Amino acid sequence: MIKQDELTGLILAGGRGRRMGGRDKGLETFAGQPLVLHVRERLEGRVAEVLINANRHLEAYRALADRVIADAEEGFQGPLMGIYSGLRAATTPWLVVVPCDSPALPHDLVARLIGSIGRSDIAVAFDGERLHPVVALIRTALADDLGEALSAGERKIDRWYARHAWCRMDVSDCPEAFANLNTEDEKRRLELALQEEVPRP
Ligand SMILES: Nc1nc2c(ncn2[C@@H]2O[C@H](COP(=O)(O)OP(=O)(O)OP(=O)(O)O)[C@@H](O)[C@H]2O)c(=O)[nH]1
Repeated sequence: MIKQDELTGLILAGGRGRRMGGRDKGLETFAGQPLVLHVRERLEGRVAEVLINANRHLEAYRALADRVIADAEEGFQGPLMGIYSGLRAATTPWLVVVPCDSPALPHDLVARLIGSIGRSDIAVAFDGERLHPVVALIRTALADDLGEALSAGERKIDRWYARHAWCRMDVSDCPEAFANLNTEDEKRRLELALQEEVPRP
């Protein structure tokens, strides 16, 4: 069984947020705090270190993580570049990857990933219909292989996973927890949905 001190958490916040008007999604206020903090709560106390991968506003992110890392290569080359940067920066054998824009992730996400990995090198969330490639547990020894794949032009996460021993983490019991926020409208709707779930005093 993988232990806490063998795990690094990586929050991917390196995107351009075009559908959110070009704003930095991880720093957007959601239910009273930056989105990235909702995600950090799922990792805290379950991993040795929380890294935020960001390409803008690094100073603001520094206050919200143990360490902030920019993409190994500039130019908004997609989440696979962020994962590579995390795999390289981690000092533990395993990396838990989460996106900054899914504030309702299950609280037992890390335990679920560990429970599903078996003998595989990568476990990826699967909600029964869709794979969520940015919610994954990955062996950090794969960093060099990913570096080579990126150099060869690979940018598609699931295609890189498919080249390795990977498995699905079944989350078909809570697909709604993997909702992500791409637009202002989606943000407002999820905020309302979560408010309705919380019993009022
Ligand atoms: N490091 C890194 N992460 C990225 C990049 N593009 C997207 N991501 C991250 O990948 C996850 C999914 O991103 P998307 O919502 O598809 O892209 P986005 O750039 O955030 O938003 P859009 O511009 O509206 O597509 C988020 O956690 C992003 O922060 C990138 O170029 N580099």
